[in-house]
Amino acid sequence: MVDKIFEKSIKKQFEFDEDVASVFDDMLNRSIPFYKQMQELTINFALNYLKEADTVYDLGCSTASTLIELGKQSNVDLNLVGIDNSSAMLSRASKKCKAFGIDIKLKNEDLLDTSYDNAKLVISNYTLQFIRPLQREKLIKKIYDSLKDDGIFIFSEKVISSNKVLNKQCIDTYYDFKKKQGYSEFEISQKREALENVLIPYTDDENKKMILDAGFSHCEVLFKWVNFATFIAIK
Ligand SMILES: Nc1ncnc2c1ncn2[C@@H]1O[C@H](C[S@+](CC[C@H]([NH3+])C(=O)[O-])CC(=O)[O-])[C@@H](O)[C@H]1O
Ligand SMILES: O=C(O)C(=O)Cc1ccccc1
Repeated sequence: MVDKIFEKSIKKQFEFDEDVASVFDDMLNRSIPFYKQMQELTINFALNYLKEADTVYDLGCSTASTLIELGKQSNVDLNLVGIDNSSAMLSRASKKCKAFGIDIKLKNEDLLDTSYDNAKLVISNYTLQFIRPLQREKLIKKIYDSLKDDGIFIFSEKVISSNKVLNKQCIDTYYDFKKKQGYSEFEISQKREALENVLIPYTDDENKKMILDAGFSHCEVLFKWVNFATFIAIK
C-alpha cells in the first residue's frame, strides 16, 4: 500500500501503529535513500561472517524484510531472530515469513528488556535513532556483551552534521529527495513535526564514540548518503 499517512492533518507524535505498519515497506523505500542498496550491503557483509547454525538478531526488524532476504541468500542454516515491540509490524512480518517459507523467530519485546544470547551478528537498521540517548548507550553495551568474541554489529542511522550550515544543506537535500519520491511539502513538514523528539539522530562521530566506548575494537562507515549512514562494528 502507498504511504499517504501525512496527507491529512496529524497532531500526534510518530508511532509504529497499525496505520504506519500497513504502508511501512512503501514508506521505507520512499523515505530512506538507497534503502534497498543499504539492505543488500548489510546482507553481503553479514554473509561474509556467518557459518552454519550461527545466531543473527535483527533489532527493530519491522516487517522482517532484512532477515527474510538474509535467509533467502544464505547457503547455510541460520538461527534468525527478529525483535520488535510493534504488534502491527510483527503480524505483517509473520505473514511475510510464511509466504517466503523462511523460518524466523519473531519476538514482541522492547529492545531494552530482552537479551540477545549467543549472537554472531546483530543488525539494527534505522532503529537506535528511536531509543532515547541514555538508554541507547545501555543498549549498545548490552549488544556488545551479547556478541560472541568475533561478533559483528551492523547498524544504520539517520545522522546529523556538527556543522550547522552543512547540516541545513543536508536536510534540504533530503527534503528534495522526498519531493522526488512524490511526498508533498505538507506531508514532509507534518512528518518532520511528528518525528520531533521521537527520532533523535547523532553525528557520525557520536555514533562511533558510543560504539568504541561500549568496548568494540573497530567501527567504520560502510555506506553513506548525505544524512543516512550504515556502520559496521567489530567486537
Ligand atoms: N524500544 C523498542 N523496542 C523494540 N522495537 C522498537 C523499539 N523502538 C522502535 N522499535 C521498532 O523499530 C522499528 C524501526 S524501523 C526499522 C526498519 C527495519 N530495521 C528495516 O530495515 O526494514 C525504522 C524506521 O521506521 O525509520 C519499528 O518497527 C519499531 O516498532
Ligand atoms: O521520513 C523521514 O522524514 C525520515 O526521517 C525517515 C523515516 C523513515 C521511516 C520512518 C521514520 C522516519
